[in-house]
Amino acid sequence: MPDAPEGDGPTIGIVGLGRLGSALRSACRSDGRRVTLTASRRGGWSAAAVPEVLVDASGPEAHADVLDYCAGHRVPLVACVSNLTEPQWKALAELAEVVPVVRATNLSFAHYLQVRIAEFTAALTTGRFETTTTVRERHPLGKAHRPSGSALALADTWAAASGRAVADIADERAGLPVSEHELTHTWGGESLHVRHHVADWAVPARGALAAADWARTAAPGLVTMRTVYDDLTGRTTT
Ligand SMILES: NC(=O)C1=CN([C@@H]2O[C@H](COP(=O)(O)OP(=O)(O)OC[C@H]3O[C@@H](n4cnc5c(N)ncnc54)[C@H](O)[C@@H]3O)[C@@H](O)[C@H]2O)C=CC1
Ligand SMILES: O=C(O)C1=N[C@H](C(=O)O)C[C@H](O)C1
Repeated sequence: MPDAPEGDGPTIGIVGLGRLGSALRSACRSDGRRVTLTASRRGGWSAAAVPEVLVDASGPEAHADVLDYCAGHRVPLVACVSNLTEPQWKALAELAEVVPVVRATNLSFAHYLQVRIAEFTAALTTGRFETTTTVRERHPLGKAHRPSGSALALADTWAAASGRAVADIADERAGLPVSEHELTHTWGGESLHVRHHVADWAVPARGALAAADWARTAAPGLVTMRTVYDDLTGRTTT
């Protein structure tokens, strides 16, 4: 059932009460934020009131219901599910014509920094300094898909910034929550590792709340977490 304590910030709806959705609900509780809607596979949809922002932390199966709800109630969406199909990504872009949509490939601030560092590295490693670059991701056993959405996004970032594809994407399933993503740049006798490790589900949960705050006052349109963190850090670089 939804919780409804008093608090600041937009009221939140959470679709999917697994690892991310539960961590988000805990973060809302500790911040005194009102969760006015929850949806789970077993419990269905349950709403005390229409939330000001909906966070989708479920799976591709819920996508059509999520889009219908946001379009029908004009509710902004923070879309966290990372393994949608191409038609589903397209439908998300269509929803963004009527409400704000944050496509959150990775919610954490250090992922934003890792992407920016990759772009900086690509700009400097040209000519005789050209690198061989690889991506490695690690998640615990039980993650629904591989490679992770973040690993694919890092590979895309590198290709766009350097003009060269990454040489490999390694996906490992082992160890503790939550995630590791590493870019390795290799020259003749040296290599540079840029590794991002998230050790607590509270990290993406806090990122989802930052995205929800951003989306509440935004105009319709599709943005990524880059726009959210650019705004929060006072940058306008995209
Ligand atoms: N953007 C980011 O930074 C992050 C994104 N994720 C992504 O979020 C998604 C969820 O991740 P986890 O919480 O680890 O997965 P999980 O498997 O622990 O939780 C997903 C939940 O969604 C529920 N669900 C599935 N279909 C549903 C439906 N039709 N209606 C309502 N609930 C439904 C499942 O029962 C499950 O409880 C994944 O795609 C993951 O990659 C996860 C962590 C961070
Ligand atoms: O399932 C996860 O855990 C995560 N999923 C996202 C992804 O696929 O990139 C973000 C982060 O890696 C955690």
